[in-house]
Amino acid sequence: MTKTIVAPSILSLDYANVSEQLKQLNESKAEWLHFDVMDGHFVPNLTFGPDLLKGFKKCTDMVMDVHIMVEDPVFFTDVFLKAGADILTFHYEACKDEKEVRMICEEIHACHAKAGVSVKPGTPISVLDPLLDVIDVVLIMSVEPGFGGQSFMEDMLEKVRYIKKQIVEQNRSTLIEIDGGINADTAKLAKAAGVDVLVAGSYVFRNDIKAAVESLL
Ligand SMILES: O=C(CO)[C@H](O)[C@H](O)COP(=O)(O)O
Ligand SMILES: [Co+2]
Repeated sequence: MTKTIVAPSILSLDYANVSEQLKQLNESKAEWLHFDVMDGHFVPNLTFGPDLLKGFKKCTDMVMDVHIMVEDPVFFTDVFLKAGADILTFHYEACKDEKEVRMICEEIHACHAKAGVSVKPGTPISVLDPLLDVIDVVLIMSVEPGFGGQSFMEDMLEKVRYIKKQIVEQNRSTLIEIDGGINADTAKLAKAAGVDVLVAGSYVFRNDIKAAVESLL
């Protein structure tokens, strides 16, 4: 069994208490920090810009896992790579075609970052089969993107099982990440299905941070 990575989502961080929460995150077993970028168009919510990412990078050595939920992935990929994203994940649905997905992944690699591609709940995961050679992280949304605190869509586990099989058959090292509604119970289901990386926002920040991270491992 491979090691599980926990990626707390700063969407649910308490912004009245940032330095204390960051201190707890740094002392926790979380290895990645999930940074949700929303443009108010691709999803009906607006979040963070590149300067906030630059600020976080000064306060932690965690891997910066940037998830862009935006209509223009080409523009924002460039912006967040320059701001220091270690992993840049964009949405398949925001791209014109398969060629554009491949082109963005190659641009990310040229900047020495990892390329992630995300699919919304309604998108079949099989669209990623021919792209696994350029994808480092497949991000499966287990809620409709846009907001934290929603319930886990259990039927998304079928996508995890499907893409895991493809990754093994194609002999790839692509990681599978799941995002939305993760808590200690849903984490168990996700791990059993083959998930490597668990994004967790509300569950981590509404509880004792260190204990909550530990309960997901
Ligand atoms: O991408 C996201 C929403 O679009 C967030 O990463 C996700 O919702 C995390 O929040 P929670 O764990 O509370 O569901
Ligand atoms: Co996210």
